[in-house]
Amino acid sequence: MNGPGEAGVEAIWGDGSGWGDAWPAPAKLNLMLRVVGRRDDGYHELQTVFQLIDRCDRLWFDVRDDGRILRVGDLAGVPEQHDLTVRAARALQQASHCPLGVDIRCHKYLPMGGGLGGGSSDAATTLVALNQLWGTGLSEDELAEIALPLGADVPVFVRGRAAWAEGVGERLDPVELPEPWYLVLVPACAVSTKDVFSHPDLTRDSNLITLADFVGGDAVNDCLPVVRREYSEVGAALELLAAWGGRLTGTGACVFAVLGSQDDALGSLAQLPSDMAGFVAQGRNRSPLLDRMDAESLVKTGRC
Ligand SMILES: C[C@](O)(CO)[C@H](O)COP(=O)(O)OP(=O)(O)OC[C@H]1O[C@@H](n2ccc(N)nc2=O)[C@H](O)[C@@H]1O
Ligand SMILES: Nc1ncnc2c1ncn2[C@@H]1O[C@H](COP(=O)(O)OP(=O)(O)OP(=O)(O)O)[C@@H](O)[C@H]1O
Repeated sequence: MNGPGEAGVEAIWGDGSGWGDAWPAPAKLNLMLRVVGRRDDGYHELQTVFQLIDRCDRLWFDVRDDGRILRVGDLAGVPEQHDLTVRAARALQQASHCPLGVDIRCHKYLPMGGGLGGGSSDAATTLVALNQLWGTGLSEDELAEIALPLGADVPVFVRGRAAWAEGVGERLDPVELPEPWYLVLVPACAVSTKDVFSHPDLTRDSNLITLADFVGGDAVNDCLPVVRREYSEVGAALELLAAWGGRLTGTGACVFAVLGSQDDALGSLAQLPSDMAGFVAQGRNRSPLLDRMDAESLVKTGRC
């Protein structure tokens, strides 16, 4: 993960070409995150800004005629029936009454429990890809509706655009942001989103801000104080980014900073202590998944 060669490859993938037959599942960064309330069901009302980046998991789907949904290969600590790709495929199958099944293979490049939304993005790519491969023909709105019960972060990946988000993260307004080069550090710890949101010391009453406030520099992440206290690795990573104003994405553990150029970012990555993992990626206002759909113009099977 930690090296200029890898980051260079990411830059090539990010333009929508070079994917072969793989479907990309990009990561996201939360450029700011405010916790502005708590709902009766325990979920928190947020204000956040999502931007996609061109570092991605890669997925392959082989349609089956027998209706079975199977995972090919293992994912450490995640039983097949809990895997978000399998759950997403089942949810689409039920919603569309599609008789087809699928074998799903996922190569992970995104850390789990990193705040990069890897599992959520895998689920979204599964919905979008199978909607095409099964020929179920659901609209983006219908897919986003199926996405939300799978996780608060899934809808933004279905819609595939950088967004200002409210609610639990499902009320999304697309935004056009600069697409800078980011240096992302991956501390050697996994943070449980549930644990952070249930922590007694989490700030839950931040005031509402506007997009203009964010653009003007208001980029606080309300989860940071709790995460920093509970996970010393996160604080250590942020210190490495102090010169560039490092930020936490989601509930962590990953932290990131905007660098001036790809070369700057790669140079800084190369100078990190050898025990700190990281990568360089470019911000994307449009998902590589949407680019892949356009580039390949897959023919609908119409088999359902
Ligand atoms: C922190 C973010 O990544 C910011 O984008 C998301 O809000 C988290 O999204 P996610 O990982 O898809 O979250 P989910 O899988 O839906 O929920 C995980 C757990 O986090 C808590 N949770 C999540 C989202 C939210 N707005 N409020 C919450 O309180 C809930 O306790 C839930 O049990
Ligand atoms: N395909 C999958 N990939 C990754 N995690 C999965 C997957 N399916 C289920 N999970 C579960 O979801 C949890 C969260 O994984 P994820 O990679 O989305 O973390 P995250 O980046 O911290 O997410 P977020 O920012 O949305 O909170 C994992 O710890 C794992 O138990």
